[in-house]
Amino acid sequence: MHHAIEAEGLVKTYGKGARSVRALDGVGFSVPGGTVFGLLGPNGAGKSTTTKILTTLATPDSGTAVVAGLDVAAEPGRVRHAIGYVPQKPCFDPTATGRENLTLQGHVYGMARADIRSRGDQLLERFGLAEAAGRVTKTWSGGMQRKLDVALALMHRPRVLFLDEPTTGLDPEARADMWAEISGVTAADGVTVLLTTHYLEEADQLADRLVIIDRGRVVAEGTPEELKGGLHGDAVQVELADAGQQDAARRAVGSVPGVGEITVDGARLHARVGDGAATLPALLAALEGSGVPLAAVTVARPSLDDVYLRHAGRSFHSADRTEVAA
Ligand SMILES: Nc1ncnc2c1ncn2[C@@H]1O[C@H](COP(=O)(O)OP(=O)(O)OP(=O)(O)O)[C@@H](O)[C@H]1O
Repeated sequence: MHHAIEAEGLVKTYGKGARSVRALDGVGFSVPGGTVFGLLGPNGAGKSTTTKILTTLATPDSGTAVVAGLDVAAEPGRVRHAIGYVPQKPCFDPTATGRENLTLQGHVYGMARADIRSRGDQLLERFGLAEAAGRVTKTWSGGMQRKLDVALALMHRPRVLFLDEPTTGLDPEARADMWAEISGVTAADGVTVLLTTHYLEEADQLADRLVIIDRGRVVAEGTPEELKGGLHGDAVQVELADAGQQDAARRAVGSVPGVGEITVDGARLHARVGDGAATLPALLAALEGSGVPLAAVTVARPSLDDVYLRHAGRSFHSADRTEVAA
């Protein structure tokens, strides 16, 4: 199959000596053309660094990357023409109208005047921004502004579109709207989309395939269904009333037949069971028998959070908190 992106062995270290940070430690993956590919990981995992290398904004210490058939190190100029990039921070001019922003973008890419007009109209229409096109963009809603960022990145008809956390900061309604637009991009133009996100649900909804990145390494790769399907049975999560009881809780849960893959993360204990509903009474009895007070117990079908937990050894949300606290 033709691959729109091929990354291999990417290593990137920021800084020198004792204070250096190894942001990427051998990241590699292939993205089939015309698909949405997710880079999923908690804050600080290395998603933005990977995106910066693939969009020629950073150079790796080692490793190779080919985007739209072009080597990013050898042909950065041609790569930049073949891609569109929506960074985390907005990139439109807030003092200009939507139409003016698109026109300027067209000029930056050397497009012909008539093409700028028709492509601008097409994108404004597609993203539901036509009515607001004549208004200064600082008066637009957050969701509209984000859509404009995507429209700007698509203006010159790139073959690969990079979206760095496209829905961070949007309310649920605007996020759902943006998800629909992103799905539409691959369908309408055959554009390949590489999306970074730290929302598990977003990767699950949008990505045809994804890699989970943790601490600069790819820890899992596949379709969301494959990744979840690799986990058998149900996920049980026990919230302890007292985090000091984790050893007793682990022993009690471990004594119940059919319970495996027990991990404890602060006051949360995670385990896998073949049949959650059937095992729950024995599990609760074992915990009660050991005198471990509980705050809550939940049983759920496997999620990408469980996939992450299996491969990274900690829950996705606790990894996010660790990075924020660091
Ligand atoms: N310019 C820089 N100088 C020093 N360290 C950096 C720099 N950029 C990133 N890092 C570090 O490299 C690691 C990976 O960062 P990166 O921004 O790629 O992660 P991320 O997964 O995109 O996170 P986020 O979701 O917060 O954007 C982090 O530990 C970060 O602090």
